[in-house]
Amino acid sequence: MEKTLRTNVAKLTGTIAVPGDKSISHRAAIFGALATGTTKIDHFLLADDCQQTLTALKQLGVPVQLSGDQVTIKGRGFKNLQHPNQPLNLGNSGTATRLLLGLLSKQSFAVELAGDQSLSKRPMARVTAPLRQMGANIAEPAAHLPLTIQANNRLQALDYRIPVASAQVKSALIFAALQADQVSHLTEIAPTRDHTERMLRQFGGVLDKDGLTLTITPQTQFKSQQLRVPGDLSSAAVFVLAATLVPNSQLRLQQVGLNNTRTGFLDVLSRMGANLRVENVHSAFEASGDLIVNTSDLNGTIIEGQEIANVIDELPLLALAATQAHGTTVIKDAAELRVKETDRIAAVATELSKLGAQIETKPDGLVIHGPTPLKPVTSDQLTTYGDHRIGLMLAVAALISNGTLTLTQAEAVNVSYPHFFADLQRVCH
Ligand SMILES: O=C(O)C1=C[C@@H](OP(=O)(O)O)[C@@H](O)[C@H](O)C1
Ligand SMILES: C=C(OP(=O)(O)O)C(=O)O
Repeated sequence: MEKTLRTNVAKLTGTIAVPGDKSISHRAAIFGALATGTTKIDHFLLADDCQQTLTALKQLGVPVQLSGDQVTIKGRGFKNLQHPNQPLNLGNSGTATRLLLGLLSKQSFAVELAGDQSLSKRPMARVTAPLRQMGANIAEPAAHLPLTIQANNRLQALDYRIPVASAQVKSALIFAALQADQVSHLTEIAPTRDHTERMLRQFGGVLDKDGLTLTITPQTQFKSQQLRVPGDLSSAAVFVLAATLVPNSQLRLQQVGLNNTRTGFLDVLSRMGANLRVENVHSAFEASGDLIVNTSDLNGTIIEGQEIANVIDELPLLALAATQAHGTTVIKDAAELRVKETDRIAAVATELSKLGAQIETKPDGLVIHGPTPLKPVTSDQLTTYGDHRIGLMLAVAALISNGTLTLTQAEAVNVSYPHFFADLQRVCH
C-alpha cells in the first residue's frame, strides 16, 4: 500500500492512548497458555505480530477468545499442548519465533516453524545453538526459518553466557530451562528487557536474579491471571518524538509502560533537551504512567555500550531526532540493527538522506550531523522496506518536511501499531 504522508504540519495537540505493549502481549499470551485456569488479558496488542502468537497457540490446541482488545486464554500447561496439523507461521515476528522455539524444545511431537521473507533471513542459531546444547532435537545448521523441532523428552540444565544482548534469546532459554531436569544459570552481557522475568513471577513462578545472572529452577506449574497490558513505550516514542520536533506541540500519551529496561529512549531524548514529564504513575507487575511532551530544541549526543539494548527499537527515531539536533550524534555498538526486520542502519540512512539529512553509516551504527531542514532532495518516495519501525519513523520525518511525500509498503506499521495513521491524523493541525 502506498500512502501520502502528512507533511509540513503546524502543530500536534491532544491525547493518545497507544495500543498495548508488543513484548508484554506476546509473553502474557504464552504464560496464559502454560498456566492452569483461565487468563484474561486486557489491552492486548491486536497487531499482526501478537496475532501470530495467538494463532500459533490455537494451533497448539490452546483455546483463545477475543472480545475487543481483551483476550481470554484457557491454559493447557506445558504438557498438554497438541501437535499442530500445519507448520506454525510466525509471519514477521522474531519474538514469537524465538520464544516458541524455547517453549517447544521439549514436546512429545514435532513442530515446524516458518515465517515471512524477512523473518526467514533473521538469525536463529543464537537460540537453536544453546537449545541444542540442552538436548533440543533441532537439526543443524538451524540458522534460519523454516525449522523443525523434533519430539524430545529431555532437556538438560544450561550454564550459559548469552553472547548477544537479546531479550528474545534470554526468554527462549528461560522457557527451555523451566522444563530442564536441573537448575540453569544464564548470564547476560548487558541488561535487556525483563518482561519474561516479571511475567513469570506474576504467574506465580520463581526466579533469582543477581546482577546479570539469572538462576532458573525447573517449574511447570503456573497460575492463571487477570492483567492489563500497559501502552507500548516503543509506539508512544513515535509521538514523543513527533511532538518534540513539530513546533508548538503538546501531546499526552496515556498509561505508557515505564519498565526501566525500556525507558532508555526517554532518557536519551531528555539528555538531548526534550521537554518531557511523567504523571499518574501506577506500579503493577509493569509500571505505567502518562507522558506529557512539549516541543523543544535538541542537541546531539552519543548513544553506545550498555544503553543500546534499552533503546534498540527506538534507534531509528533517535537517528531522526539527531538530524534536527545541534551538533553531531554518534550511535555505536548497535550492529544488532542490521538483523532486525530489515537492515535498519542502511534503511535509516538511505531514507533520511532522500530528505537531505547528513548521515553516515558505520558497521555498528550511524553518525549524524544536524540540524538539517528536511525536504525531498533526491526522491519524494520513501519506503518502509516492510519494516514497521522504519515506516513509523518516516511518518514523523514527513511531519517536519516541506513538499509532498509518499510511503510505499506503508501497511508494515500494522506489525506493531494498526491504527497509527488514524491516531496521527487526529492530533495533526
Ligand atoms: O523480547 C522482545 O520482546 C524483544 C526484544 C528485542 O529483540 P532482541 O531480543 O532480538 O534484541 C526487540 O528488538 C524486539 O522488538 C522485542
Ligand atoms: C525487532 C522487532 O520485533 P521482532 O524481533 O519481534 O520481529 C521490533 O518490533 O522492532
